[in-house]
Amino acid sequence: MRIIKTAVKTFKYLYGLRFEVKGLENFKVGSPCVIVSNHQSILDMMGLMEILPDGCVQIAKKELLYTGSVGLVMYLGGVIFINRKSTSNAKMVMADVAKTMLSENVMVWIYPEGTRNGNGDLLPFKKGAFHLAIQAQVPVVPVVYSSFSSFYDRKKNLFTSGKIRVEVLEPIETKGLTPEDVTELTNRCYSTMRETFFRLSGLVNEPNGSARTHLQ
Ligand SMILES: CCCCCCCCCCCCCCCC(=O)SCCNC(=O)CCNC(=O)[C@H](O)C(C)(C)COP(=O)(O)OP(=O)(O)OC[C@H]1O[C@@H](n2cnc3c(N)ncnc32)[C@H](O)[C@@H]1OP(=O)(O)O
Ligand SMILES: CCCCCCCC/C=C\CCCCCCCC(=O)OC[C@@H](O)COP(=O)(O)O
Repeated sequence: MRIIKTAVKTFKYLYGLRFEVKGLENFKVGSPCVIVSNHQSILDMMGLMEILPDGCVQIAKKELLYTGSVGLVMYLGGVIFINRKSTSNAKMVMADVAKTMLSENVMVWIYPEGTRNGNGDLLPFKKGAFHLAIQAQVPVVPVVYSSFSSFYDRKKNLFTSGKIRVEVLEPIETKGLTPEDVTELTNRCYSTMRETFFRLSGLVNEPNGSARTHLQ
C-alpha cells in the first residue's frame, strides 16, 4: 500500500489539487480503529492516499476486484472486498475483519455511504462500519473531505484545479457499547460529519436539511 500511496499521491499535481489537512493527531489512537469518511468520487483515492495511516486497509465493493490490473493492485494492497448486495455475506466478512484487525493490529477505512455521492450532502449511513467498531470494541475515527463541487462536475466532466479541506475528527469510543447502540452511534457520527462537511465546504445547513453555498 505504501507503493500505491506514493503513486496515487502524484495524481494531485496532475489535477492541480491541494489538500489542507487538520487533525492528523486524531489517528494516533495507539490501537486498531475504524476510520469512516464521506465518498464523492474516484478522486477520493487521492484524498485517501494523502492521509492514509500505515497499517490501514480499506473495504471495497467486490466488483472492483474484477477491474483488471487495478483490481489486482488493490488486492495486493490488502483491500478487503465485500458483496454489498448480500448483507449476510457482508456481515460474515466484516465479522472476520473485526477479529483480524485486533490480531494483526490494523485499522480499517470504510465509506459508510456505501457509494459515491456528488450531490453536495451526505447520504444516510450504512451501519456496517459501526457494527464492526462495536464488535471489535475499537474507536471510530471520522474523516471529512470538503465538497468537490467547487472544481469538479462529474456530469459535465469539468475539472479545474482546487483545494480540498480534510479534517480528521476526534475518535468516538465504543468500549462498553453493544449492537443495540449501533443506530445511536451511526446517527451521532453522521451528524458530526455532516456538520463538518458543510463547514469545510462553505455550505449553509438549511433548516429543511438542504444545503446552499454562502454565495447564493
Ligand atoms: C495506480 C493504480 C492504483 C490502484 C489502487 C488504488 C486504490 C487503493 C485503495 C482502494 C480503496 C477502495 C475504495 C472503494 C470504496 C467502495 O467500494 S465504497 C462501496 C463499498 N463499501 C461499503 O458498502 C461500506 C458501507 N456499507 C456497509 O457497511 C453496509 O452496512 C453493509 C455491511 C455492506 C451492509 O449493507 P446493507 O445491508 O445495504 O445496509 P445496512 O443498513 O448497513 O444493514 C442492513 C441491516 O443489517 C445490519 N448490519 C449491517 N452490518 C452488520 C454487521 N456487520 N453485523 C450485524 N448486523 C449488521 C444493520 O444493522 C441493518 O439492520 P437494522 O439495524 O436496520 O435492523
Ligand atoms: C477523474 C478520474 C481520474 C482520477 C484519478 C485519481 C487517482 C486514482 C488512482 C487510481 C485509480 C484506481 C482506483 C480504483 C478504486 C476506485 C474507487 C472508487 O471510487 O470506486 C467506486 C466505489 O467506491 C463505489 O462505487 P459506486 O459509486 O457504488 O459505483
